[in-house]
Amino acid sequence: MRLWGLYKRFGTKVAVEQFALDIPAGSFYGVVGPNGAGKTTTLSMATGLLRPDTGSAYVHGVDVWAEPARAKRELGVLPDGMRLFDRLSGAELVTYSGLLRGMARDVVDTRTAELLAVLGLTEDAGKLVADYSAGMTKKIGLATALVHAPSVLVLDEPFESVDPVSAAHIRSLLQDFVAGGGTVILSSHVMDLVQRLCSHVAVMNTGRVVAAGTLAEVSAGEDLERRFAQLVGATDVHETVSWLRPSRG
Ligand SMILES: Nc1ncnc2c1ncn2[C@@H]1O[C@H](COP(=O)(O)OP(=O)(O)OP(=O)(O)O)[C@@H](O)[C@H]1O
Repeated sequence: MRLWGLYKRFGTKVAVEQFALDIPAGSFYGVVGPNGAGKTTTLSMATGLLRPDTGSAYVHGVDVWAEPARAKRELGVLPDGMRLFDRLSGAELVTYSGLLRGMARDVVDTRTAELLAVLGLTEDAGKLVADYSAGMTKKIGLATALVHAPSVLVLDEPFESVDPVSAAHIRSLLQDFVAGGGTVILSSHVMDLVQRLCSHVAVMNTGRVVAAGTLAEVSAGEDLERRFAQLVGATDVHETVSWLRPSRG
């Protein structure tokens, strides 16, 4: 995937500017940055969910905004805070995602059952998505992103609200996907996870890429969390709120 010159402004707020990134096929790419850095805005522009003011996004050479249908065949997307069709059950949601992509019914049924099993949702397959917990909603969103076997997965905070056992399943599923030649791009706030999982990382701050490359290049011999703090100019973590002292008695 290639992102080039992406720019997005909301009113007077420039959310993303001069964003350029080459994501090699077969890489496991982490995008990190403080709250409001522009990660969601960037990933939305990269996947055809939010039109950039300027700039382009290409998936295997296909322009996401010029040829959306072709590009979307290659893409599996887990947007942040996604609005799902929540009057469907989990199984129905994944099934319809597959059918809408033109897949055969029997293939969709088999894959839906397998995905629900891997993600630990089999027992809740018949429950309405509206009644799912935050973590279950994240997992069913991931299943809809995977059902058509895309070649590039773009996941906005896929581990947020997910319990540790499910997170381990998701991690190994994504590692298998990359081992099989797929590309994963994910945003996360968990440096430890990015450090363990990703081959590459881009650090964003105030709408721009401040460092990008292989994990070794970006971390430059440091722990990623420490390097991240240096790159985004984080303030002293010992700063505190003086009045926040529980009074006893
Ligand atoms: N629809 C919108 N309207 C107005 N401003 C927006 C909109 N979407 C994002 N922004 C602003 O753009 C900036 C980047 O937001 P974005 O959600 O991309 O950040 P992020 O890096 O994903 O943050 P977080 O880590 O908190 O999820 C923020 O200042 C945000 O307030």
